[in-house]
Amino acid sequence: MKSDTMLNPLYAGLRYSINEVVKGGNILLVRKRKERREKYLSFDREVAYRGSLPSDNTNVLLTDQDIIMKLIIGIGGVTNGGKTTLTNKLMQALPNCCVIHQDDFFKKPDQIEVGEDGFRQWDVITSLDMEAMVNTIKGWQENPVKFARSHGVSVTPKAEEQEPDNAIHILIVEGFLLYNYQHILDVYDQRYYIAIPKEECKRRRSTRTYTVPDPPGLFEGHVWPMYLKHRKEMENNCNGIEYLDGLKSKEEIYNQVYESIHNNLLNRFIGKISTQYV
Ligand SMILES: Nc1ncnc2c1ncn2[C@@H]1O[C@H](COP(=O)(O)OP(=O)(O)OP(=O)(O)O)[C@@H](O)[C@H]1O
Ligand SMILES: NC(=O)c1ccc[n+]([C@@H]2O[C@H](CO)[C@@H](O)[C@H]2O)c1
Repeated sequence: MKSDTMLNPLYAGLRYSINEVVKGGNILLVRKRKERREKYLSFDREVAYRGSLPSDNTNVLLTDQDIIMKLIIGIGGVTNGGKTTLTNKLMQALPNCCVIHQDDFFKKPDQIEVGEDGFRQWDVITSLDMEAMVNTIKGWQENPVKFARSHGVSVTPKAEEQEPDNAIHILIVEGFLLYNYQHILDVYDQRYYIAIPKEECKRRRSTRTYTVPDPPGLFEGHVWPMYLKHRKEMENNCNGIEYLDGLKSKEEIYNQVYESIHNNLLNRFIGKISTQYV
């Protein structure tokens, strides 16, 4: 096997004609020659196949059972950093991609504590029903296909099971306090964090209306101080975060993350193979 060989897990589910086979243990590396649609750009049409070797060197059908990967991506960051914008773009590009928004787990306004400063304390972890959020993530982990269907995400229909989209299931978890909840730090395969400076954050936030609108002074008195506190905690307790500059254009941020997800998938996949390729 060439060391620079590219493996694309997104291409499982296709029927591959073999023109190069490398055998090792029960691993077969298959290179597909024929061009297919360019949905996932810039990767060689190569996949790895785990299973019994075919008797002839003509066709191998890769199925979900051969290669199934689940990937959980965290898109964290400061309020109005651009998390939802990025998430929506990724959702359109990634196969079988579901999303969980942390904001959907805010407790009801009358359950949000009022602090000594007189503000409702929205920007703390106890304002969220994190247990419910964790259970929702677990629901996806147990059965991503069922989860996708029940959340209105289209999964490749039975008739098209030979399409690549079946091979991989991706969950994006998006929110402002993702990496401050110890119980689920490990759940993320990739952790992104978007940050923007205070003045830009204040400007963007002033254009927004939440279900409960910000009272005067909330940003300076509560939102920003809590952001600084949580960010420090996160930096002390959570490793492996990829920081994103939220001042870059939407397109630039998207391209950076998309590429990074793809690279991660490739590395994980190659890792999986090489551990068995002895
Ligand atoms: N890269 C960017 N450059 C300039 N403006 C952006 C960028 N990304 C997002 N915005 C704008 O900033 C605002 C907030 O974006 P978005 O809703 O995606 O942020 P968010 O992090 O999900 O916010 P929150 O979680 O606080 O609701 C929107 O008006 C959006 O159009
Ligand atoms: N979504 C809501 O119900 C809500 C209500 C009040 C305030 N917020 C703000 O949302 C941000 C996270 O996205 C936090 O900064 C909250 O202040 C949300």
